[in-house]
Amino acid sequence: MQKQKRKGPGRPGPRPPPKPATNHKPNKQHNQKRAKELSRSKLAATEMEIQELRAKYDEIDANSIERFAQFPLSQKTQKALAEYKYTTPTEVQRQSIGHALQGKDVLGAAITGSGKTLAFLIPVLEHLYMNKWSRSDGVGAIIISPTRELAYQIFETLKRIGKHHDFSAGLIIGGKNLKFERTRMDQCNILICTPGRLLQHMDENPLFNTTSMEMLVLDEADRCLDMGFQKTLNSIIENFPPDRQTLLFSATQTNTLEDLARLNLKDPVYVGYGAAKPTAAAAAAAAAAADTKPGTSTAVLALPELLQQSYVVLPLEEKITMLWSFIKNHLKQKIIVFVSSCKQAKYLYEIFCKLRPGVGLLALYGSLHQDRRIAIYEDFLRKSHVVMFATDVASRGLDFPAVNWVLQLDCPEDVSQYIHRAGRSARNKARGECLLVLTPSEEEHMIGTLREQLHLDIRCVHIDPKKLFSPRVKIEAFLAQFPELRASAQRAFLAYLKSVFLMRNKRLFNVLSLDLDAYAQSLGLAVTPRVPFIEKLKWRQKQQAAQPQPESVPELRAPSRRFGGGDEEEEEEEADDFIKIKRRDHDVEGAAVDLELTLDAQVEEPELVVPKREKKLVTKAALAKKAIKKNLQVNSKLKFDEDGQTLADERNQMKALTAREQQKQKDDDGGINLMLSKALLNEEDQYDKQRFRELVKRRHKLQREKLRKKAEQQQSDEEQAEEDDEEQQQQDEMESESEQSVDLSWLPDPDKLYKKRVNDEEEEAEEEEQEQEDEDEDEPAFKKSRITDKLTLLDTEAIAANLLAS
Ligand SMILES: Nc1ncnc2c1ncn2[C@@H]1O[C@H](COP(=O)(O)OP(=O)(O)OP(=O)(O)O)[C@@H](O)[C@H]1O
Repeated sequence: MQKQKRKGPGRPGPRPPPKPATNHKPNKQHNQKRAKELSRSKLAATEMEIQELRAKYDEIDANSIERFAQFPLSQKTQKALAEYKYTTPTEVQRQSIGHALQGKDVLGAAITGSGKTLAFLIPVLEHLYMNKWSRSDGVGAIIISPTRELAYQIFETLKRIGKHHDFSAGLIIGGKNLKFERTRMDQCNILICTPGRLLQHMDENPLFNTTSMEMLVLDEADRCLDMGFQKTLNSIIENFPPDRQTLLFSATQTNTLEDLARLNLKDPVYVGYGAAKPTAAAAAAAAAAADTKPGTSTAVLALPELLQQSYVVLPLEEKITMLWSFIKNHLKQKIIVFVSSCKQAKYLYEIFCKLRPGVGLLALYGSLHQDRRIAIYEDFLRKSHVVMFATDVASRGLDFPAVNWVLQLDCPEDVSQYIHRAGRSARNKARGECLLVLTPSEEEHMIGTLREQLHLDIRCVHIDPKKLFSPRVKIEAFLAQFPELRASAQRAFLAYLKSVFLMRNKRLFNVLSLDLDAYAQSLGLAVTPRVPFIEKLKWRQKQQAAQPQPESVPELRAPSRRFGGGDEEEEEEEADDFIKIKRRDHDVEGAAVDLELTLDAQVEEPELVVPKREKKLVTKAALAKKAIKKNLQVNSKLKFDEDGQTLADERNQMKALTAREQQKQKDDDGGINLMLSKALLNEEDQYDKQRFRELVKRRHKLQREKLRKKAEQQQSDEEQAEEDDEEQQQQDEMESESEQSVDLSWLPDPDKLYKKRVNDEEEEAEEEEQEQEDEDEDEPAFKKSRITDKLTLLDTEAIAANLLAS
């Protein structure tokens, strides 16, 4: 009988007897009923809460509010605020949240780092809550930000303070999966997006509609409304329902009537503007006074109190030395270095990484992949001792904690750009410092404007030359070693000049005042790259000077462009054509630029002049043609034999010959001689075939030789092996024989005996030798048997006798 296997502990035992069947139905029904009751009571509670809150809206008095709990906010929002230790509202929050809750349009302006994000996120959440918004209701609020990182930051803040609400939110920014966004967008209640991506979805996504949308927020509103995004934003706004609530926030707020009209604002509340609303006349006056954009005025032009500001004046070519020395002297600090273009940020990052300053380095700019940008943003957020080279993508809204220094290496375009860059430091009542680097030609205008508009007492810093360390020699060495770094330096050089060239404010940015050679050398470039647009500009100026001046001075359309800031701008940086500008809203036709002329001058189309070339441009193709004509051999290859003698390259000779013949023919009849070309090609073909055959033959010969040698080697190995085998066999036989036979060792050695007989003399010598050896070894009197090499009985007796005697 077979033994039954015992069941292991893990194995299931016999099934327990089935429980008597119970009727689940009453329980289920009971649960459903209970759930319904619960949800009904929940709804009733929510309804009651909403009623109570709404009743309090009219009583909100911003001046008496000291804590968030005093605002009529939902339990869910209050709970999240308390969890993240937001107990006391900042000034802008105190002043704006009440109005926003009441459903008014708000224009909020407050210094950088003063908490504007919460000032609009809280009303957004409350609005949807009060209107009992659910997932199925679609998009209720849209928040637009000019940069992707800022949109991401707002999204993260929303996730925190909206964590107890049931709304869904989506981040819609460029560089992400469009398909994924497309399928999810219609399910989102709150969308946080950049203008370009939002418009793309509006145009391409049939599932996306904004008819239900009730709230629009523009963060960094002045940037969203400025020329860079003008057309995109106009198209977006067209798709929104007109009866929505709109909130605009920025540290440098717009209040031009034109912008307000575009947004269809209804009697907006101004927060952070003082008591008086700007009238049309005031707005016009402010616009006239504005330095950069006619028709714009900024409401708040202030910087945090704890921000220390200073500036330094340096020639352009000294900037890298100054930056290197600055970083070396501030290794234990968190620093942002602002430059004008992506290519500069990239090059500075690359070369400083090679130079190894002894502190972590990062670079954030628009042409990086989106995931990389977010990773760098988060890296900078986390680290406490780090230097980040950035373009203006990082200048607005980003809330990096504890930034010690903001270094504006390239002059900002205007006062608002200065404010936003500087505002990355000294946030939320923390301390910070800002250093502005100016070239001598920028100093007067920029400092004058800052003093005038910001009433700023900015101090000038003089750098001790002893504290400057120039990394130029090292940079030059790296550039010589790494061609890709050299190319990057060239791109940075051109990108900076392009940025200066395209700036609107020609009084501040004068590309002709720059010493290009010195600047190129400071970047480590041995040869100054050609700058076609500056050459063209100079040529045009020359042309203008030669032409007789018309009576009325035409306004010369200066190439103008805002730099930095939005992603859309940054992505354009990739264009290699330095004259061609994709953006249609910018006038960069490039008419002659007279730096003395003001923009207020009368507008008149300049006469179209067809430029006559003074000198024919020398192209690479032309140079190549010249070389062919002269019969120069470009890139000829020299081969050397083992003795160091040059080998004639038959192919090159052949080419030269055919080229010469072709040339001869060309000289004869001009144009292309098809017959001759065909014949030459055939000839070349024959030559190639011949060469190929030879090569194949040579290879076969070599192979044969190799095989022969291998076979010989194999044969000799086999012979050797055979011999070895024979020897081994013989030895084995001998051994086996000796093992099987009787011990005959006592017999005299026949060889020796035979030898003795054959050669007595030899034996004598051997004996002598043996005697000698014996003497040397100092052997005792007894000796081993010569025949058997063993001690005989006699010998043993002799030993014993010797021992006894001694
Ligand atoms: N009521 C508050 N209490 C404490 N901290 C706050 C409060 N409100 C905001 N903050 C913090 O202040 C910091 C700056 O906030 P935020 O980024 O919203 O400033 P901002 O005004 O939008 O700045 P910017 O003008 O640069 O965009 C953030 O770290 C935020 O968490």
